[in-house]
Amino acid sequence: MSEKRRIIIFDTTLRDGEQSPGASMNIDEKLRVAHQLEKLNVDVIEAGFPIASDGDFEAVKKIAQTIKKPQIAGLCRANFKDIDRAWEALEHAGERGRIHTFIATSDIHMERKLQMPPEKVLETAVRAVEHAKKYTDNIEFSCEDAVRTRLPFLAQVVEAVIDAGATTVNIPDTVGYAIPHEFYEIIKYLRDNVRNIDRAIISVHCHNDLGLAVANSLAALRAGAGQIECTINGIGERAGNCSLEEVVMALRTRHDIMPYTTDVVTEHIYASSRLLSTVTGISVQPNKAIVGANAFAHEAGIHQHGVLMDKETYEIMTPESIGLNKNKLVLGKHSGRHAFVARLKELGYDLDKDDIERAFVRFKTLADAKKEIFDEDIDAIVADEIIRIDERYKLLQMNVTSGSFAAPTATVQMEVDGQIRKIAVLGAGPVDATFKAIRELTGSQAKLEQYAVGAITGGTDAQGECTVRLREDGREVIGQGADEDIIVASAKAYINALNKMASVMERRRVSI
Ligand SMILES: CC(=O)SCCNC(=O)CCNC(=O)[C@H](O)C(C)(C)COP(=O)(O)OP(=O)(O)OC[C@H]1O[C@@H](n2cnc3c(N)ncnc32)[C@H](O)[C@@H]1OP(=O)(O)O
Ligand SMILES: CC(C)C(=O)C(=O)O
Ligand SMILES: [Mg+2]
Repeated sequence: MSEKRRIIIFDTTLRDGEQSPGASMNIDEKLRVAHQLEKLNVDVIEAGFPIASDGDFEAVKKIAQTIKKPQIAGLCRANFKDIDRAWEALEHAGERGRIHTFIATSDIHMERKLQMPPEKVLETAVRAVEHAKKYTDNIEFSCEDAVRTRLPFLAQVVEAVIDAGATTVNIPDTVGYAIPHEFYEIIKYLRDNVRNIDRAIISVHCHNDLGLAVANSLAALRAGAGQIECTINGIGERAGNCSLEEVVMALRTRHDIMPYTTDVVTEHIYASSRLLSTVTGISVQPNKAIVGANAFAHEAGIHQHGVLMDKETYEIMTPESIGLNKNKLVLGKHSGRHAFVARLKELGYDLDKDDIERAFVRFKTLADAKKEIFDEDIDAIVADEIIRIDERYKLLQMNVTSGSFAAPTATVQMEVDGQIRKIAVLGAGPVDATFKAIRELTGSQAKLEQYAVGAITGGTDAQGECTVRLREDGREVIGQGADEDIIVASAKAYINALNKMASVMERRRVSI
């Protein structure tokens, strides 16, 4: 396919997107999103609806003053008051300021909502565009509810507003009612029946009530539309608008059969999605196309195997193309040996076949009980099941003094790599003194992440059970120890964890 047609990306996250319940943003938040949209390199940012509130007016004005590259649009009804207020905010963007005015053209909207006859709507539309023309040549006009508008009337309005000076005519599917082939026919009808259609860019603005906003937008391109209106994460009225990331990535990924390009820097898509979620508090569903947490994640063994052999077996675009580092092989109960071994290798373990099999059995048992298996779980499986823990460190004897008067002191004797060592250390309490003594005797640098004490049975003669979690060089191990004396149990747990850590590190050193 030779010539590609450049499609204008009109982002309305800050206007239609903001109309989603709960998505209202203050001035600073809108400005942050606008900066990100500029990085993304969209062509037009619809910054708000200036007559809506003083806050929105200020936000549009600030964005018009600050953002330097994209055009800045502001929405206004088809009346002079709205248009004047919109321009007051937009004029700061100079020639990049776009007045976007609209009125509904469908019978139901005209009769029931506006209570205006069609002739009055036509006249109002033309007068609005003529009024906007006093300020700028950059005028977009939208026929609200175009999809449910009688086509001859739609064509009449479009032709009249272009004559009045509109440079972009927008055909919204306001209620997300269209089906792709039908929407294609609507745009084609306008191309074929509006005398001056070549003097304006045809824009489309699709809502997602039937989940067809992206499909309808793509169908419209085929019929000659030159601008797509869309939002980050597809936010917007009700079920949302055409999602920017989906439509742009569809064009990029299927450039083989769609002769269109955009200037969007797709590598900023993921960051834009995250920023918007953070700012609005509206999170993205995990299975959302392109930016959902699972969009580049694989849990099923057969898929993981395929992806390990060649990513393209199950990935039609690269995570890098939207700004993600890499895909994710999630280990869970559907995973197979290929992915499990790959993760073991990533973690630095080079196990033989039998060890892998034993670890895999243990992994599946754990995966049945747990939704996701993390690296720490694998370390624990390997440390507990596979690696014979050489007892580098053994506790021989210990004595601790503490109380309300005596300074807590631990005297500990250990065997470290076959040598007998002994030390006495002061601490903040008996456990602290004991752990300090063990650290000094072993020279360990591992960080104590967690220390927990519990009783195995009830009563004052109960066995005390302690758990110690240590971290070193990104590895975590858990040690356990039990004794009637809780301080001795603590020492045993600490030494058990140190032995596991030493084994894990040794195994890692050998396999690297
Ligand atoms: C499809 C869309 O997304 S359209 C954009 C929707 N976005 C918004 O509505 C967000 C911002 N809106 C607002 O802040 C307010 O609705 C305002 C400031 C615009 C108007 O507020 P109010 O004056 O209190 O009117 P209200 O919202 O209750 O009713 C809308 C009025 O605008 C009229 N109207 C609706 N669309 C248009 C239009 N395109 N052109 C001219 N008048 C219109 C209605 O007929 C109604 O008029 P009436 O007050 O004479 O009965
Ligand atoms: C104002 C217009 C463009 C709109 O948002 C719609 O019709 O959905
Ligand atoms: Mg809309």
